[in-house]
Amino acid sequence: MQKNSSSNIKSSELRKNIRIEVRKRRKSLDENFQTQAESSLNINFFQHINPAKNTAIGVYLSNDGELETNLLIQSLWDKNIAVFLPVIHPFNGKTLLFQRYEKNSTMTQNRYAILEPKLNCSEICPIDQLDFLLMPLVAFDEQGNRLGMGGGYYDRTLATYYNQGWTKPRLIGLAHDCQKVSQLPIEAWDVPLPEILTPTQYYQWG
Ligand SMILES: Nc1nc2c(c(=O)[nH]1)N(C=O)[C@@H](CNc1ccc(C(=O)N[C@@H](CCC(=O)O)C(=O)O)cc1)CN2
Ligand SMILES: Nc1ncnc2c1ncn2[C@@H]1O[C@H](COP(=O)(O)OP(=O)(O)OP(=O)(O)O)[C@@H](O)[C@H]1O
Repeated sequence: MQKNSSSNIKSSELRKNIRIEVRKRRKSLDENFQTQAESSLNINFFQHINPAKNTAIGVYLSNDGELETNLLIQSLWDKNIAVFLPVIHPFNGKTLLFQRYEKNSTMTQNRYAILEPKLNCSEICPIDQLDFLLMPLVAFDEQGNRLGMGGGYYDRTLATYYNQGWTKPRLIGLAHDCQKVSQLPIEAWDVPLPEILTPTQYYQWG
């Protein structure tokens, strides 16, 4: 008990420090670097993932220095791939819904000032009907463990992923190369990423 609780304190402290450090790192990337990274991601995505037409993909709108996804979203639209964005659940406030995002979608700011489509239940896609889910992250390690912003949104939303034996969506983390750390302290609820794409690398585990 003693040992367990003290190692948990250590783990959460470490996670907090890694979050602060890596968020600082990605936020300090300048505009030119971000533009180049966004363009490289677009090329790397179609080289390694290349989804078929008529597939459905969950993406995110960048925030806090995250790898920009605007160009990728444009390319997906051009290929008639349906794009969905995370919307914080209006009732429980703890999980994510994925709602269709089109050029003319009405947007609204969530509690973190991130744009999300204005809730329209008829445009929500059940998560296990998405073919791909491109996930934001703060840090990842050499085993594909993921550390997020600390809200637990993706972890809670995907909690049923393994125990219900879902085969979809394919989970792919998106990050700058500088967000890689050698080893993350993991928690029981963390959902590891089988694939991670950066502007220059494609990692695949398992
Ligand atoms: N682009 C993007 N969208 C996303 C996520 C994400 O990580 N990236 N999320 C992934 O889960 C969800 C939102 N989660 C978030 C959690 C914390 C903060 C954040 O900025 N926290 C502030 C404190 C804010 C406050 O409570 O006042 C901070 O830590 O500085 C942002 C988003 C859904 N949408
Ligand atoms: N499956 C779950 N069920 C209940 N609570 C959870 C679950 N997953 C995460 N949480 C809670 O969410 C909090 C934040 O978790 P964590 O620090 O792993 O978030 P994160 O992965 O960084 O964030 P996000 O997934 O939003 O990017 C934790 O304190 C944990 O208690």
